Amino acid sequence: MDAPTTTGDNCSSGGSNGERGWFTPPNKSSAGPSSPSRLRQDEREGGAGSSVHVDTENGLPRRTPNPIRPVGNAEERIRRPAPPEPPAAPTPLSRPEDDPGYDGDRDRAQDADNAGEAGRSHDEADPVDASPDLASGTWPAAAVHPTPVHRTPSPDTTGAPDPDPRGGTQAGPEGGADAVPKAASPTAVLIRRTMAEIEPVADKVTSYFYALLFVRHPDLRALFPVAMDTQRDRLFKALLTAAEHVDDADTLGDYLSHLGRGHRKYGTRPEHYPAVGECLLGALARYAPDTWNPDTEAAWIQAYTAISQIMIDAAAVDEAASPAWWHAEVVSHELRTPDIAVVTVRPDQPYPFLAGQYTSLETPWWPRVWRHYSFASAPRSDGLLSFHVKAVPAGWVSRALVHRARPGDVIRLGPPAGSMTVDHTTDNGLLCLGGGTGIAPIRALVEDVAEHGRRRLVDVFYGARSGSDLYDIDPLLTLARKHPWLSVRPVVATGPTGGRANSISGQLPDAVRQYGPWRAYDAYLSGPAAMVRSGVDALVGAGVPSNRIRHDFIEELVMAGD
Ligand SMILES: NC(=O)C1=CN([C@@H]2O[C@H](COP(=O)(O)OP(=O)(O)OC[C@H]3O[C@@H](n4cnc5c(N)ncnc54)[C@H](O)[C@@H]3O)[C@@H](O)[C@H]2O)C=CC1
Repeated sequence: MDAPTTTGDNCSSGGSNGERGWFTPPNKSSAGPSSPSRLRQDEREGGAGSSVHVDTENGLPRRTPNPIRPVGNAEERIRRPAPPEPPAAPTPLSRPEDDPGYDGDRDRAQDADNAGEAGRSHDEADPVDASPDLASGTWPAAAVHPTPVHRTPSPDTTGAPDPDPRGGTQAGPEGGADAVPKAASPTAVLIRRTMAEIEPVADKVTSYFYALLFVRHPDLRALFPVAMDTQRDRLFKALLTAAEHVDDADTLGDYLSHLGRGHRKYGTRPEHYPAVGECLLGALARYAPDTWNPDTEAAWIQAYTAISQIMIDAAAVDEAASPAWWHAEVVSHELRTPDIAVVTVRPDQPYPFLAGQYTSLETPWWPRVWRHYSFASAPRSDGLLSFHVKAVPAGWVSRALVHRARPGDVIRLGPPAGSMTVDHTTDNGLLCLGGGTGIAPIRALVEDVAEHGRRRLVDVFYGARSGSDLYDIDPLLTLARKHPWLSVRPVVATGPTGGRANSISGQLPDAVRQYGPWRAYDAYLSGPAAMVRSGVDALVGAGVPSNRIRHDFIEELVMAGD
């Protein structure tokens, strides 16, 4: 399977061969039936559905096909003089003067520290979802849930970098010890060669890409945050993902569909994709001179056409069923520690989600800067949503939420995402490792099990650096006293444990090794990337099948999250 296969049924073949030509998505109907929420969305956006036409054959909303302009061919490019140096960054990389915690260097250092980090990092340091480009959002759902720990090496002939921070332990659905390596498609080989060539100059590629984009399409600048610091790396990381999965249509489809849906909240429209594709190819052509040729260009066009088509279609389908974003009013703000707050909000309309999922969140103080947070409770009858937020150094959103937000403030929420959810078709026990604010989705999972009323064991290991960091232990212990199937063990890394029953000194993974056996359990991990990594290792060592270990993708593990 390869990218052309992905696009084969749906898209033009790219290059000059396809009847539709460059990047031209097919005239494909998509989207579900109209719904009240759809009407609300149209009203709110002043007729946002104007780009969606009704298919007279089936009555479904349909996107107008959206041709992408060509960027020229390689022969012409060879004749052309080299493109000029990137224009002076038109992006106002302005320091947010009114953020007392902002420190660009620390911000980058924090990102680097979290890089390749655990699951999806939801706190500020997790730059997973900040603005429109291919890199924001979450990783392929199929690669997230379940999360295989071992991957059969792909027949990579290019030396293309592996996007998995664990050095190749993240796998898509085809991963696993028994998987048979498949030969890479010609398209995949060409794309990975390009990726390998640009990897050492990734910074320059991304800078040049955004410079091209904002110079050629200044109207798109407004879709991005004022400060692009955490935005810059995302494109390259997304490219790695796409390249990695170019031969895996299912995984790529899940990933890109999610991205397409998630991009609605940025105001991304179908006509933006050609602009991005054009500038992407411009940047690749400039910085991959050794591998760039007509075949390579055709491969990228083909892949990008498929990518954009999947995202456009997914957005169109989603538009028929769901708002692009929700407004939500802060109804309570509880400071649990000097830097951790539990923030509870009331969405302006129903917000369906599953325990274990997360969302993206934008505050009024940092427009277009989105951060990910897990829902800290299972869906509630009153419709309220809670988040656990830790103010991290240089964390614009997290600091605002902890130190500035108050009841009455209105934030925006993106759609729910993530597949670290409970499988209610099995009676397997749940082994849950939550570190720091990573306990938030674990708490939601516990509530979910309690509400379903099935008798299954749930063992929670709640890790913190010190006893005073166990900010959510009391509600969990209250639940444990109420439900005999639930066991909660605080694990404190340093210092006194606080004298609570079942307390353990040490690191979470070590604590888990002391108990068990866990073979009949599904495992869930949430917390700092390093904790998730070592936790996965501990669980595999303890005999938990890798396909029963779940955590949000370790994007932050090298990248970050939605
Ligand atoms: N707020 C939310 O909704 C969610 C947050 N997260 C992520 O969880 C993390 C929480 O950060 P903090 O609260 O600052 O946690 P923290 O840094 O205080 O650590 C929490 C626990 O992880 C352990 N740990 C840290 N590094 C470790 C390592 N290398 N090996 C083994 N154990 C290690 C600590 O000992 C402690 O038990 C963030 O990365 C956040 O993005 C994850 C899911 C949801």
